[in-house]
Amino acid sequence: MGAAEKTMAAVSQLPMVALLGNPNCGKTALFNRLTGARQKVANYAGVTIERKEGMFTSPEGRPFRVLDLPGAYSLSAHTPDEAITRDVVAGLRAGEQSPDVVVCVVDATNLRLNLRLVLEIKRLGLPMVLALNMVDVAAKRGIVIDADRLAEELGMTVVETVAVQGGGEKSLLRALDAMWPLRTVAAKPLSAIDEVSVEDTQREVRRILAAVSNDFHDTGNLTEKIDDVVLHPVLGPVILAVLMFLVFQAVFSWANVPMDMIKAGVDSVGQYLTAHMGEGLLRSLLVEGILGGAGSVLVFLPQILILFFFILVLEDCGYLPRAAFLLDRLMGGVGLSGRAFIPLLSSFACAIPGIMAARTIQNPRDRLVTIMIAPLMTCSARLPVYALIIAAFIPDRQVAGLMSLQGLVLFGLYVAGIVSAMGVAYFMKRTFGANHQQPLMLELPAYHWPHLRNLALGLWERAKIFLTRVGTIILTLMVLLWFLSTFPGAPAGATHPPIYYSMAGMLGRALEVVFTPIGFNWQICIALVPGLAAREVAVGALGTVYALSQTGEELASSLEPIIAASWALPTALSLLAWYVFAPQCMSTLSVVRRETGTWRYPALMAGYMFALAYTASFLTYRIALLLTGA
Ligand SMILES: Nc1nc2c(ncn2[C@@H]2O[C@H](COP(=O)(O)OP(=O)(O)OP(=O)(O)O)[C@@H](O)[C@H]2O)c(=O)[nH]1
Ligand SMILES: [Mg+2]
Repeated sequence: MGAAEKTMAAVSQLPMVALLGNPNCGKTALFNRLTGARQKVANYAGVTIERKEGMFTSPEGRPFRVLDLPGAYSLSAHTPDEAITRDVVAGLRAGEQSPDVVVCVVDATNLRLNLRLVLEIKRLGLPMVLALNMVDVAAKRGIVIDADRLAEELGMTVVETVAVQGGGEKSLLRALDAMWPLRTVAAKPLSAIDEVSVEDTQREVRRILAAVSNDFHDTGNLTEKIDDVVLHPVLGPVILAVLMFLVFQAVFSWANVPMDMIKAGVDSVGQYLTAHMGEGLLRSLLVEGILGGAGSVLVFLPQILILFFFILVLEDCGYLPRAAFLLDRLMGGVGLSGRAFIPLLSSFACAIPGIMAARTIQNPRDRLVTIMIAPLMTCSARLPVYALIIAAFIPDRQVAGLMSLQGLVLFGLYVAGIVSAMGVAYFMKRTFGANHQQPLMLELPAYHWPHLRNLALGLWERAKIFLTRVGTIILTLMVLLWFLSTFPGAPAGATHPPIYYSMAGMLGRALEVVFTPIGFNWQICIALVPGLAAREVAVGALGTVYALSQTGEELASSLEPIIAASWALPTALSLLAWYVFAPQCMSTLSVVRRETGTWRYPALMAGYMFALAYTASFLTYRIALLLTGA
C-alpha cells in the first residue's frame, strides 16, 4: 500500500457525522464553519443538491468526517435530491454504511415544521445530536426555547448554534467529544419510520412544542410587512420587473470605468510588446494570439461581477422564492411549475448548476422540460458576446431621459431568451404529454440582510471561475487558434491578409457557405468553432482573427471599433440573435446526458437549439436588410 492509499484507508475509518435537516436551516453554513469549506449558502430551500464530504478535528483532537446533505422535509423522499439524503442516512448507498452520528440541524424559528423530520430520523436508532440553529434570529424575534427540556423530551443532546458566526459551532464540537467512545450501530430499515403514523407524529410535535417553547405571537413582524408589498398582486410583479431592469442597467453603467481600466492595461502591454520586440512569430503569438484573444475576454470581468453581485444579494436576502411565487401563475400558463424558477434562475449564471438544481423538482416530466429549456436562459458566458456587439453597434445614449439604450437592448436579449424558453416549454409539454398542475408548495424564508462574507466569497468564487477559464481553456484555445490562423501563411502574390489562406481561414471559408444566408462572414465562422467549447471564447477568437486580419501597420487596437467598422448592422443583429440560442456548449450537453441518463435528450437539445438559432438569425438578418435598405 502506498502512502496515499494508506491515508485514504485511514480517512475512511474515521467516524462519520452527517448533517441533516429541513431545507434552508443552515446545514451548509454549519458545514463550512466546521470544515473551512466554501460550499454555497443562500436563503432559499434547495441550495444543496449533492452530498458533500469534508473533515474536521474536535477540540479534544479527534478527527471526524462530515457530510453536508440536501435538505429534506421528511425521509419519505419525493424529489431526487431528497432521495440522496434518505439513502445516505439509511446506509442504502453502495459501499457506504449509515453515519456514526447524525447531527440534526433545526431552524429555531421554525420548530413546528422542523421537528417532524427529527422524530422520523430518531426512529432509525442512530446516535443523534440536535443542533438548534439560528438561535440569534430566534432571540431577536422573542422566541424562547428551553433547550434542556427539549433534550429531555427528545432523549438526545441539544446544543445551540449560530452557523453564521465565528465560534457558533463550538457547542456542537463539544457535544461530539462528549459522545466518546462512540458506539457504532447500523440504521434500522426505513420501514421503521412508518411505524408511527404522520398524524401521531404531528400530535407529538405539538406536544413537545407546547412543553419547550413560549407561546409567542410573531405579529407585525418585518418579513410579513415586506411581503404585503412584495407579494402584492399588482405591486409584486411591478417590483420584480423594475428590479430585473435595474440589474441590466447597472451591468452597463457601472462597468464602464473598471472595463476601461482593464482595456487600457491590456492595450498598453500590447503596445509595449509591439514597440520592444522585433516583428516575428513570437510577437504575433503574444500580441495577436494571447492579448488579442484572452485579453478581449478578460475585459468583461466587471460586467460579470456586477451581474453576480445582484444575483447573490437576491439569493441571500430571501427574495428568490418570492419571485418564484409571483411567477408561478405565469409559468403555470406554459405548463411549468413555479419550482422550475430557481433552477432557471441559476441558469443565468451557467446552465450546468441550473440543470442540476432541477433535481428539486418532483414531477419527472416537469423536471425534464426544465432541463431542456435551461440553456435558453442567458448564461454569463454569453454576456461578453452580447456586451461586445452592443457596445460596438448600439449608440450609447439615453432613452426617455433615464434609461441607457444599451442596457435596454441587453435587457431585451435576456427577455428574448426567457420568452423562447416559455414557448419551447409549452411546446414540449404538449408533446411529452401534459400533467395536472400541482399547487406550488414553497417555503418563504424570513428576509435578512445579505451576509457580507457570503457576498464577498460568492464574488470571489465567480472571479476565480472566470479568471481560471480565461487562463486555461480560453488561453489554450487562443494559442491553438493563433496557430491555425497563422499557418501555412500567405502564398506569393497574396491579395488578402495571411489568415485568409491559413487552416482556420480555409475552415471559415468552408463554413461561410452555410452561414452566408444569415449574414456571417468567414471571420465569424472561424470564431463559432472554438465557441463550441465555451461561448465567451467566440469573443476571444474574434479578437485573434481580427488582430491577424489587420493589414499594414495599423496597431491591433481593441476589438470593438474593428467590428464596428467591418460588419454591417444586419450581421451584428443576426449574431446577437444567434447567441440568444447559441446551440454550442459541450459541457452543458454532457451534464444533460448525466442527469437524464441518455444521449437522446442532449441530442434533441442540440438539434432544436441549432434550428432555432438558425431560424432566428435568418429572420433577423433578412428583416434588418430590408429595413436598412441594403
Ligand atoms: N442569522 C443566522 N442566519 C443563518 C444561520 N445559519 C444559516 N443562516 C442563513 O440561513 C440561510 C440558509 O443557510 P444554508 O446553510 O444555505 O442552509 P441549508 O440548510 O444548507 O439549505 P439547503 O441546502 O437548501 O437545504 C442562509 O442565508 C444563511 O446565511 C444562523 O445561525 N443565524
Ligand atoms: Mg445546503
